[in-house]
Amino acid sequence: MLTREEAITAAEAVAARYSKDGQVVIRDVMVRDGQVSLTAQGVAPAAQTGFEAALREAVARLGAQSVHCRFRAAAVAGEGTPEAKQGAGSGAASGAGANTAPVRGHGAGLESHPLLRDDSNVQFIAIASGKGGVGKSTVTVNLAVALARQGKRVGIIDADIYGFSVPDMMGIEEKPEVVNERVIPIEKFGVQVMSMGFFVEDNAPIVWRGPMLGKMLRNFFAEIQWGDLDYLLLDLPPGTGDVALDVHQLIPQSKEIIVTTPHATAAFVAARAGAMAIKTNHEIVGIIENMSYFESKSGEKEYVFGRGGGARLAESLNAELLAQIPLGAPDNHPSEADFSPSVYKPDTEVGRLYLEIADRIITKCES
Ligand SMILES: Nc1ncnc2c1ncn2[C@@H]1O[C@H](COP(=O)(O)OP(=O)(O)OP(=O)(O)O)[C@@H](O)[C@H]1O
Repeated sequence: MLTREEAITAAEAVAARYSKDGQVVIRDVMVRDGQVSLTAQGVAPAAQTGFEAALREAVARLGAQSVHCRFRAAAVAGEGTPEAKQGAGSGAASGAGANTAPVRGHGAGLESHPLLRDDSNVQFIAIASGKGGVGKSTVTVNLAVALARQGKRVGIIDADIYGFSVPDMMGIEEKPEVVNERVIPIEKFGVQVMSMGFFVEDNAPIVWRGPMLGKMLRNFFAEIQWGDLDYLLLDLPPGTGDVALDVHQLIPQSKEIIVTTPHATAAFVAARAGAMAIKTNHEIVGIIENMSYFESKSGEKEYVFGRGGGARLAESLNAELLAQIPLGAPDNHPSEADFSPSVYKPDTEVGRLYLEIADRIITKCES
């Protein structure tokens, strides 16, 4: 099985061939299930195709099945130093320089997109988790709706492209329209929604290759006719994979919320997603502990999945525990107008909790 160290050695050997005086730097190397993902900094645009081919050949010889290479501009002050190089594989981005260098690779050319350019006032918040199934999508959807209920203009990018569930959770059945070759997001509960799920027939499974992932995120900006937005929430896939790195490359200013359950193991795994946010310089707005307890009709709380995971995670990441959401599905019925399986009504206990979280986020992001 290919190790990260072997991938780094192979990639650095290729970098050396393309480097006159050490200007090509390899970083953010990740290896998972035979798939390699990395960032190459300082490869001249004309040489990128050849570089990628050489890299693919080098890691294939070691048994890698695919390689996803992001290109970034040459190192600016402080980057590309031996210390920065040691960050290869750790996802380390080096401070402000990482945010100001022009975006390359899948993000190239999007710097002037109205949502992404420097003078855009849109607040980007990526919702991340260590494990799947902890309620990340449920939290994304309800937070977006709560922000809209507080008067904000909100969008969701369902970037959980392996397990997109946002349209289903919000009860969206229609497909988006295309006007002048641009896709119009579906609006529900005052939230503009875009998801890969809109483009899949009959819920067919999708097999993505690394290079397609980055393009996907790019297309969520380049091909979509977003309306005016104050907040754009991104529902990330669980874990710390390619999409999280692509978000960093495309939206370095993005903030993050980490979702966990109270179980110690879930919180431990979630800490990795938190560490990734810190390494990529994404401010952690806070932690949301989901499925925290079950409240019986008599008002007694049962801590079904244990206690304290969210608080411990918040402490270890030096972040705020924004809320503890109890177990229980919304009491919505398919016969209701505007039915959705997962959006809590504003006058329910959990609906109110989400409104409070939205208030907290508005204060944190706008003050
Ligand atoms: N507080 C809760 N109480 C009860 N069920 C919940 C709660 N939060 C989420 N769920 C349910 O748990 C399941 C997983 O939730 P969700 O899809 O939001 O998780 P996820 O972390 O986004 O998962 P994945 O990463 O696999 O997409 C769903 O069936 C959802 O309805």
